[in-house]
Amino acid sequence: MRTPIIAGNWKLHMNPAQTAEFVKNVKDKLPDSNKVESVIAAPAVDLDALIKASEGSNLSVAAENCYFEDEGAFTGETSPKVLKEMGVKYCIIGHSERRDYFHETDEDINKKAKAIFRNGLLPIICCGESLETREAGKEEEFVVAQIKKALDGLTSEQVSSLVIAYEPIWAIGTGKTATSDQAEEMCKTIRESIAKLYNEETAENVRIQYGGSVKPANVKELMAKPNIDGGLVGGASLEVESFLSLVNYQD
Ligand SMILES: O=C[C@H](O)COP(=O)(O)O
Repeated sequence: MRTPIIAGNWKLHMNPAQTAEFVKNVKDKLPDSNKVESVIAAPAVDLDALIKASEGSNLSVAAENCYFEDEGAFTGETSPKVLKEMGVKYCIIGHSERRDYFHETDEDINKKAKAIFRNGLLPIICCGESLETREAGKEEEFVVAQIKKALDGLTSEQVSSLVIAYEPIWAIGTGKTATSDQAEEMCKTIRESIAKLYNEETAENVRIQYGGSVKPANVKELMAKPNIDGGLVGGASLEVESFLSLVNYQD
């Protein structure tokens, strides 16, 4: 039985004081973590504040990115080893904004996934097609290829424990959500591809989120789909009431 996982991705928003205030307002209103896992991914400069503020609560902490080396002469990068030492649980990798604006490749993402596991963190691996790819009818082969490259060399045990976030690029921050059927169809395809690459048990264990204009108004419909196990939420995770409605979607 997969525990649903709703993760806010704050992107480049919030400072440490706003982070502490946000967590103070949500920490006692989060669902039981074996009912729904609530996660916030914050900018690296806010993680210390996020970890301190969420101590003793049901909130899991995620980083939005990390490097694939633990230490060395890599100016400006974030060490997965230090993220673990700080108390971070998850790290998002392969977000389309990282792929587009920072030219991250599937190979980088695969190296990051390995670095994350090496350090005892868990990756949230993003994938998703552009509008152009969807209009060409090539979205399934595109996304399956992204997944295959991201998971290369990972064990079935590792894959069972990670999270995949399917985020069609055309639905991110646009207010244009994929229909729940479109989202379900791709999440199912991803799960089937994992069954082929690994086995049925691994595919049954892996949690797959949908992301792209998820809001309190559509979260229930998306979460009712059998292959959608959660949401990766940008804009709607920045307000306390909206974040609480999302994580408490079962109420
Ligand atoms: O990581 C989150 C996604 O990019 C979705 O962002 P959004 O909910 O603002 O569309």
